[in-house]
Amino acid sequence: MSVQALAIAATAVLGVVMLAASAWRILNPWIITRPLKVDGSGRKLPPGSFGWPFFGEMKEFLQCFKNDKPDQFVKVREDRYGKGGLYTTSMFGVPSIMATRPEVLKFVLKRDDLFGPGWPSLSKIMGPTAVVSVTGEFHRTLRRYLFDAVASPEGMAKALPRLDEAVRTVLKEWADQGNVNIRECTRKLTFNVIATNFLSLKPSPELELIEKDYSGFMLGIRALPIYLPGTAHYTAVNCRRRLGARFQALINTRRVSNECHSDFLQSLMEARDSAGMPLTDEQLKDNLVALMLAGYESSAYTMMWTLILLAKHPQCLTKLREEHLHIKMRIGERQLTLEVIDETLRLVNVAPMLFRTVLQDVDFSGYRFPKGWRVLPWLRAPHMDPEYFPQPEKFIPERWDDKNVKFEAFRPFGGGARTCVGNDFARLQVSVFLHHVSVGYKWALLNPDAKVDHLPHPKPVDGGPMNFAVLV
Ligand code: HEM
Repeated sequence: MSVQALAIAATAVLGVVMLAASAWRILNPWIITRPLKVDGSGRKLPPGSFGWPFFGEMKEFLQCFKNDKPDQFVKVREDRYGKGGLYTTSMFGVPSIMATRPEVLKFVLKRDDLFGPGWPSLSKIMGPTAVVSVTGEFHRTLRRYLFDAVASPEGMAKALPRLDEAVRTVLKEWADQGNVNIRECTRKLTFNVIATNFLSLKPSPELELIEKDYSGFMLGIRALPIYLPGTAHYTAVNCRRRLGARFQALINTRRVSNECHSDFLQSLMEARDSAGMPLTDEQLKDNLVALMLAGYESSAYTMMWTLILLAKHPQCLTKLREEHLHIKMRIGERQLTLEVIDETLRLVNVAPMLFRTVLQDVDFSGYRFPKGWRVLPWLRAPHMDPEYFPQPEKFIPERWDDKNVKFEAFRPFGGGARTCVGNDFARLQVSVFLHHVSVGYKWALLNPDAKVDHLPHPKPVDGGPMNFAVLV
C-alpha cells in the first residue's frame, strides 16, 4: 500500500472515531439519563453536562488544576447554572454529581446509609477490610478501635513524648543542613512519627525498606488501575503486597515474644468486639496500611504549608513566636496556633474533594441521585467562597476570631460517619511542630513564587527549597 493510501485510510479511521465520539457526546446524556426519565418519578438530575465518552469532563477538571485555577471548575458551573451546589458531571469514567455547598455536603457526608465509599478502585489496592473500604456495623467498630488507638486522650498522651522527640530531632538536622527541600523534609518527619507511634520502629534498614515500599505504594494509589509491568498501579500493588508481608512479620514477632508496646499496632491487636473477638491478621494489616496512608501526606503537607505561609507573613510568625515563648493565652479568643492551623487547612485544601457511591436512588432538594452514580463532595468549594470566607485567597488567621465565622462551611477533615479519625492527632502534631519551629528556628523561602502542583495534594513544584537555621 502506498504512503498516500495509508494516509487516506488513517484519516478515514480518525474521522470515523471523531464522528463516533461526537455522536456519543450528544447521545451520552440521553443514554445515561434515560432510565431516570422512564421511571416516572418526575425527578430531575442536577444541572450539568457529561463531556466526552469515558473521559467525561476530566480534561476540563485537570486543566483548571494545572493552570493554577483549582476553583475555576466549580465557578464555571456556578456561573452557568447558578449556585445550587449540585452539578451533574462525568469523571473517572463514571456519571457523577458534584456537591459544593455546606448544606449539601452535610447531607451527603452524614448519610452513610445512602452514600458508601467511592474512591476509584480503592479496596482492591488498600485491602477489602480497611476502614476506608468497609461499611455499616464493621465500619463503626473499626472506627472505634482506630479512635482508641489514635485519638483517645490515652492514645494522644502516649504519642506526645515520641512526637516531641521526633520533631526536635529533625528540626536540628534541618538546621545542620542549612538548605533543605521542605516537602521531602516534612514527609520524612511524618514518616518517622508514623513509624514510632504506629509500629515502635526506630530508624533501621528494616524501616528503610518499609519506607521504600510505602513510597511506591503512595505513587500508584491514584494511578489508572492497569496491572502491567512498568505501570504505577503495578508497582503499587506489589509494594502493598510486600508491606503486608512486612507487617505480618511484625505481628508474628509480637505474638511469639509477648512483647508489649504502647503503639497503635498494639492497641489494634488488643481490641475486642462485643463477642470478645480480635481483628484477624488480614484486618490488622489492611488497617495499618489505611492509617499510614491517611496520616502521611496530609499531615506532612499541612506542616510544610504552615512554614511556607508563615515565611510569607512574618508579622504572624512574630505573634506566634510570642504566644509560644510566653505561652500567652488570649482570653476569650482562640489561640493563634490553632488559627494558623485552621487557616492553613482552609486555604491550602490538602483534601480538596472526596468520593462516594450512591447506594440507592436518593431524592434531595428536588434532584435525583441515581443508584450507582458517584458523588464528589467538593470540600474546597465553601473554603474558597467569599460568601463564607471574605477574601478567601488571603491567609488571615485572625478571621477565626470573628464570632460570625462560618464553621459549618469548614470541612478540612470531611464530616459525618467518615470524619477523619486522626484529626486531633494531626492538630497535635502540627501544634508541637509549630511550637518548636517558632521558638527555636528561622527560615526563608529560596523560591517564594514557585508554582503550585495541586494534585493529588497541593505542593510547590520545586519542593519548597528553604534556608533553615537556629534562631539566635
Ligand atoms: C491535616 C491532616 C489530615 C487531613 C487534612 C485529613 C483529612 C481527612 C479527610 C477529609 C477524611 C475523610 C475521607 C472521606 O470522607 O472519604 C479523612 C479520613 C480519615 N483520616 Fe484523616 N486527615 C488528616 C490526618 C490524619 C491522621 C494523622 C490520621 C491517622 C493517624 C488520619 C486517619 C484517617 C482515617 C483512618 C480516615 C478514614 C475514616 C473512615 O473512613 O471512617 N488522618 N481524613
